[in-house]
Amino acid sequence: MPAASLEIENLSAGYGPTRVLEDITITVPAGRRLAVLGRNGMGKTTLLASLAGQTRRYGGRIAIDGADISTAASAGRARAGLGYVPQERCVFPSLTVEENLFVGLKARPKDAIEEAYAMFPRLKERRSNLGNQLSGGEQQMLTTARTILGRPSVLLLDEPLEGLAPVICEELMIAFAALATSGDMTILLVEQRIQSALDFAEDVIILERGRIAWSGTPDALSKDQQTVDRLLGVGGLH
Ligand SMILES: Nc1ncnc2c1ncn2[C@@H]1O[C@H](COP(=O)(O)OP(=O)(O)OP(=O)(O)O)[C@@H](O)[C@H]1O
Repeated sequence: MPAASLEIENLSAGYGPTRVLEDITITVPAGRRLAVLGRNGMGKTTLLASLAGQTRRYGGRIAIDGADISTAASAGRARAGLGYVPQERCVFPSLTVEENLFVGLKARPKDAIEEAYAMFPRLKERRSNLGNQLSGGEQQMLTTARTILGRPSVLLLDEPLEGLAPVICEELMIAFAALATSGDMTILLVEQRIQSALDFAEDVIILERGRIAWSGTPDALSKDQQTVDRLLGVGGLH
């Protein structure tokens, strides 16, 4: 599937009776890279989970390339082209790396896993290792690669760099940049490592208490120390 646009209109969502997101409106054009920033607990994960159909929606509309997926269940959204890599790395511990990748292939031929190995050569070296023998970085690569093998047109990445060593972060960001420049995917990246997110993205939104408090380009945000301090907290760009 080629990259698709993602339209979110007046989305309000949360968990049971708890409203977390209010009135979120964003259009991400096909092939574009959006960073979703904000301090802890501001609703970043809830936004991605809501797009993936894993929260309660109170109102609003979500569409991929104009097709309304607002009422579709998670599986239907995946079929419509949404790929979700959640914050909790999801690796089957008693399957090998290769067997984990086969799960992501669905109906595709087995040799398609070479795409995953091209993206993350480290996984090829570890192809016979069990999931529970992998480092945090390798688990992140495997979770991401499994989602990519489903050929999503819109990819949602939730804090992929969390807890990883700088050298592994760099390896992952290079792989994400290659995906983005392939033109095959629209990418939404939630990240606490603000500088990595700004280096990657073309557009940025900052969430505060479930609402969009700022939107603009990485360059504009880099020059706006007041907004960085106010919405992203002490420490700012790092
Ligand atoms: N399953 C849940 N049930 C009820 N409330 C929840 C649930 N998950 C998250 N929340 C609440 O929703 C709000 C937003 O949380 P969310 O995880 O989306 O924030 P976040 O910006 O991703 O934070 P972090 O950077 O810490 O991951 C928080 O107040 C949180 O307590």
